[in-house]
Amino acid sequence: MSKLVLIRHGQSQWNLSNQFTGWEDVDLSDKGVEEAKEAGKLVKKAGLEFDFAYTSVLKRAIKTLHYALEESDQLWVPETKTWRLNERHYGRLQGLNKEETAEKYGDEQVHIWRRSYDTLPPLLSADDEGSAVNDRRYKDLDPNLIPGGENLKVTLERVMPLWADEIAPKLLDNKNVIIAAHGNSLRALSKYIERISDDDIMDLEMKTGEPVVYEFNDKLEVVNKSKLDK
Ligand SMILES: O=C(O)[C@H](O)COP(=O)(O)O
Repeated sequence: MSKLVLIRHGQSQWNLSNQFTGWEDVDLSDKGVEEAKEAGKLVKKAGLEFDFAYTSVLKRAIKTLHYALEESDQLWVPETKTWRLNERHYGRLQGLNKEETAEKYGDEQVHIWRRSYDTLPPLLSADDEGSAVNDRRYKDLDPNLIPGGENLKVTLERVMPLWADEIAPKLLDNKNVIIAAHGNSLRALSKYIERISDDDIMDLEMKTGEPVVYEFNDKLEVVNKSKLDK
């Protein structure tokens, strides 16, 4: 039986200041560092041992993975960093304060932008200064794959090749995998793994720094899901 552990990064500085973050490379807050270390302690206490680790190309997730692996004495585990696990791109909302945006556009609209499955945020174009097209870390990526804003549906579509090509085969080979990523890239993956409907996914939230553990049988069906907490 293989195990998959998902950890949303610890609190970031923009989680703290309540700003839309998306593909902005914002660091962990002090509380976020503590949450990531705590996640590692919980992993250790649960006796979880990994064969492979995956994270995004954003430092809040990378650091969370490293703190969690360090605290559980598994910093040696081979790791892959991929844009496919990035937070969903929040388009023109990135950098805006969530409360001020709700005052301007209404709570309902902001809730739809944040949680609906298929509504896109206002998009950034490739020639906007903040476009990820100008970011060196995506230079080898087909520019057509670089989003100007994503909903959960599009996020799931770009997470899926990673699942199908890399993660699922490892789990089927009885390997244990840890993924440290983001609220929405992990909600997308959970939607697929748990076959959650487009409506019900609106209610799934991922807490920062809380490890979620899936156990799979040899047909890659979920036989158990649990959350590690203190
Ligand atoms: O990108 C962000 O702003 C957060 O990481 C996730 O935000 P959300 O809870 O508004 O989707």
